[in-house]
Amino acid sequence: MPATKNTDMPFSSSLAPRPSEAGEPVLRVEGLGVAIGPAERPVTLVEDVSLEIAAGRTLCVVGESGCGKSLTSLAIMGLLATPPLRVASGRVLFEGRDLLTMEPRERADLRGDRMTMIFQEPMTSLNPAFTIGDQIAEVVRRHRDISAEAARATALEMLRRVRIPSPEKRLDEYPHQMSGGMRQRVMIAMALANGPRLLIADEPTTALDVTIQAQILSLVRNLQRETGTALLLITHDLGVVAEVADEVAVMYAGRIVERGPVEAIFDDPQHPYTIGLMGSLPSLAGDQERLVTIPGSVPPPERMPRGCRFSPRCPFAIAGCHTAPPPLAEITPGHWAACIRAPLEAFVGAPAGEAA
Ligand SMILES: Nc1ncnc2c1ncn2[C@@H]1O[C@H](COP(=O)(O)OP(=O)(O)OP(=O)(O)O)[C@@H](O)[C@H]1O
Repeated sequence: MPATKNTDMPFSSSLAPRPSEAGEPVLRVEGLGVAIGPAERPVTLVEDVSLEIAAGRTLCVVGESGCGKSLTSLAIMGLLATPPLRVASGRVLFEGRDLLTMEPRERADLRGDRMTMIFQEPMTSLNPAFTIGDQIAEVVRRHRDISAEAARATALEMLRRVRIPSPEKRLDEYPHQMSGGMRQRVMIAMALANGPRLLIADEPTTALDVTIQAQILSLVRNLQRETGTALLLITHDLGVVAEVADEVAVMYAGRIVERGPVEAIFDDPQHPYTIGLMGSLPSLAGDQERLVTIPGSVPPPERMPRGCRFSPRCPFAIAGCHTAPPPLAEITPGHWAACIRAPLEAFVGAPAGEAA
């Protein structure tokens, strides 16, 4: 239980949009690193990740399986399975305060209240032994000093907000009595019940069929816009990204390789990996060649190349790409790419090594 409970009424009053505090992004991550193994011989799984999300905005983190999306989000939430995983470097500023140096108890109080997370499989977060109504009410009462009756009223209001049919009846049902899509709606209801400033959603719709996916995403998006919550959405689905993102961060082998507004990432990708992900890698001869997959595979964390991690798979790699990791450089305002050959227009059509 928190030392001091919030006395705000939940949902109905706390969901009103709040102004962003002094223009600070809700979340700012600086140089985050996650490692495993002994301190003298660590294996780095996530390296130098920096990102930020403002109130009411959606940042999609995208990349192939194993690129570090989940570890990044778990590190932000303070939910890394420790040991053996640990945050090795960086700062995670939530509303301007560093979560990594905060008292663990204070950070735990923020979770489920000011910052919340939803996962792909709701049954990992829902307790099969309690009714839906009791579980939502419990989340509210853990953080707010209100009566059981008021918490139940909030639970009912939340079920309505996430468009669960017959919400009065559903309040007294157990998770196993619901479909996967309905359970995911319940998870969203729990995650938003206290009016969080930050919601992290890790592949929240991957396990659902396509029609339900679209409904859930539009529900999250609408609620998030309405409440001014910052949303960090992890996905490998570029269709989802195009639909909901304001900004996009592309991860490859534990690092962010490109970051920027969604239009820039789709219309003018600047990292060869992003271009490959988009399925339209310009061939060295200059013609547009549709690629279904990027040749080669992601290097294992213990055998990362010394230079750019994508260089062994990159058709544009030159000698300099193999010597040191390229820093993220701003190509156009707000659009960053970690490629020494960017901007790519300069050499598309030219053989590797002949670009300006
Ligand atoms: N508990 C762990 N112990 C050791 N290595 C781990 C652990 N969790 C993740 N990793 C490794 O860290 C790297 C990043 O994993 P992560 O789960 O963050 O990737 P991801 O991009 O979220 O993948 P997916 O889309 O499949 O969930 C991978 O190489 C993975 O094998």
